[in-house]
Amino acid sequence: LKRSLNQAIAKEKDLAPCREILDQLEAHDEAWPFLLPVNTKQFPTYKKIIRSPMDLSTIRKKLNDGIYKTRDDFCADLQLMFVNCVTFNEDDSPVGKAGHSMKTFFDSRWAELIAH
Ligand SMILES: Cn1cc(C(=O)NCCN2CCCC2)ccc1=O
Repeated sequence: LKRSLNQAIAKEKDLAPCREILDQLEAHDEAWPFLLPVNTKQFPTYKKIIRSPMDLSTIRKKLNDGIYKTRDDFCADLQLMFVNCVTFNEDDSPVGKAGHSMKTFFDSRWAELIAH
């Protein structure tokens, strides 16, 4: 489907808030568990338990490569990352706590950017 220039501009506008929120997530004090893919040598059971791994560096690459067509595609990968974290980690573990904190932060920023 050929996009008009206006549609291309609209698409760019739609994803601009995604870049902004991703910048803030990467800079967050509790981002350390999510900056890179989980090391499956360090956690050999991870690949068995988590079928679709996701992390902030992968989301950044997908955003840069134009993989996300809408902001909801972007949001779905963030939610996948948080669900993976809850699945693999105890709530009161360091990673589990960081995941809950990051999700709370993401959900509030997303509401601000999208809901205005
Ligand atoms: C999302 N997630 C992350 C981890 C984890 O430990 N990531 C940090 C690994 N180290 C941080 C500095 C060097 C490497 C474990 C389970 C999990 O679900």
